Amino acid sequence: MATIFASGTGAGRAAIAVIRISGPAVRDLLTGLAGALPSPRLARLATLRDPATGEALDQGILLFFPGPRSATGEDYAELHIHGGSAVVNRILTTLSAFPGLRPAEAGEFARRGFANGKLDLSQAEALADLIDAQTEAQRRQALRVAGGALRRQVESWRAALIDALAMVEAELDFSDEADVSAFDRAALRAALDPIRAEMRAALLEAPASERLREGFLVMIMGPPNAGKSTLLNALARRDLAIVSATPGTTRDMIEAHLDIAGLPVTVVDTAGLREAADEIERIGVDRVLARVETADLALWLSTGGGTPPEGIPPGVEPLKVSTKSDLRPPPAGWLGVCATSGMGLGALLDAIALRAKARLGDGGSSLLIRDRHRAAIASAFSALDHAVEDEKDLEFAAEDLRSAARALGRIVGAVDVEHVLDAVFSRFCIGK
Ligand SMILES: Nc1nc2c(ncn2[C@@H]2O[C@H](COP(=O)(O)OP(=O)(O)OP(=O)(O)O)[C@@H](O)[C@H]2O)c(=O)[nH]1
Ligand SMILES: [K+]
Ligand SMILES: [Mg+2]
Repeated sequence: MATIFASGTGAGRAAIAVIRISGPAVRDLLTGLAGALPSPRLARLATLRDPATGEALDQGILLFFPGPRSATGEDYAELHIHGGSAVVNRILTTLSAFPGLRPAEAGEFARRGFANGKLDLSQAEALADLIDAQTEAQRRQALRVAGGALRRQVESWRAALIDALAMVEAELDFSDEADVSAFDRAALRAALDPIRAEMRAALLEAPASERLREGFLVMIMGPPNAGKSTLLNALARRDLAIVSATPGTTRDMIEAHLDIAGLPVTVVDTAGLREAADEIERIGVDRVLARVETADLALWLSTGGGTPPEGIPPGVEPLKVSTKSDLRPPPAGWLGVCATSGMGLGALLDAIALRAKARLGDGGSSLLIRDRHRAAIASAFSALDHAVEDEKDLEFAAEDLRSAARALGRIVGAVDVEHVLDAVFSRFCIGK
């Protein structure tokens, strides 16, 4: 087994960088770099030297975690060194030259931790989310699952299923053919009902948790010159989109990723909806109409109201926004904004936050954060539905229970997962 190393901190100028090292050569390496092996789990200040030449490379803090009590389950070390690129590069070069060491691949530390039982697959996925988290709610959700919320839930469901399976198998073993109907199906149903209720609740919440990872999608729509691009720029507080008095200015969709009340919100400026004047504009309009199908909310912009929200699909909530309220007051039922002065923007942000909160939740009770999780629970749930059917042959009920348990095993990475593992861990950055 190779000993792997990588910088765990981002590239570029920084006060410190943390180099992570894991594998059987860690002890020899630390001794070579610092002259002696540091005491386990105690920070030690040391001059790091090139083991080949004795040349001083940097002064830093060493941490040594003997396996299996480490992040990877192997002997593991961290070098906290100065973060300048020359320092980091020289240390990495020195590590490369050390016998038994090679640079880590993306996600390789986490993968070794998984292989050694330090975390399950759902926790690894949530760790990747935690690193990607941009908002409070995303952080909360990722931390919850990384902390093992889904792992514990799945383990408790599996344990209950295995108990139920034992009950069915005992019946199969000890009853003769004629007596099978005496088996108490009510007992099996009673054992499975609470699990099915919990799974149903988790499945209902899953779309919100998945959406929280992706963000709440808001489309800014309306006729040309309604002030859509001006509003996007005001919300993003940056000059993202071109604004001009010419109708049909915007053709491509322009996105801003915002944090609104701790929730991830993607706001998209779009081409004004009208009978397109040319082919490019028509393509722009077609794209808007396609994308809005997946949106959560459409801001329908119009100056002074009037135009009915056409082109907004039934599943997408429209919010009527009357623009340029410095020129014309909003009609009843419209939210008035003036993007050039900022008037009404607070109320608009509140209205978006309210809807985003309702759609995404706050991450505090999330369990199924990937479609992979939802698919596995859905398949376990339907297997349990079959298992409790009346007149079900007991042999088949037992097979349903086993298939439900296997589906649960896929979530934590206990069964047939090689390709899932590759997909999950390769999405990590190097050094995780
Ligand atoms: N007075 C006033 N003018 C505004 C306001 N918002 C936008 N405008 C002006 O309205 C014109 C059109 O603004 P845009 O933001 O380009 O409108 P749009 O809806 O993106 O237009 P298209 O991309 O062409 O569909 C520009 O001249 C803006 O300066 C506002 O709140 N008050
Ligand atoms: K315009
Ligand atoms: Mg525009």
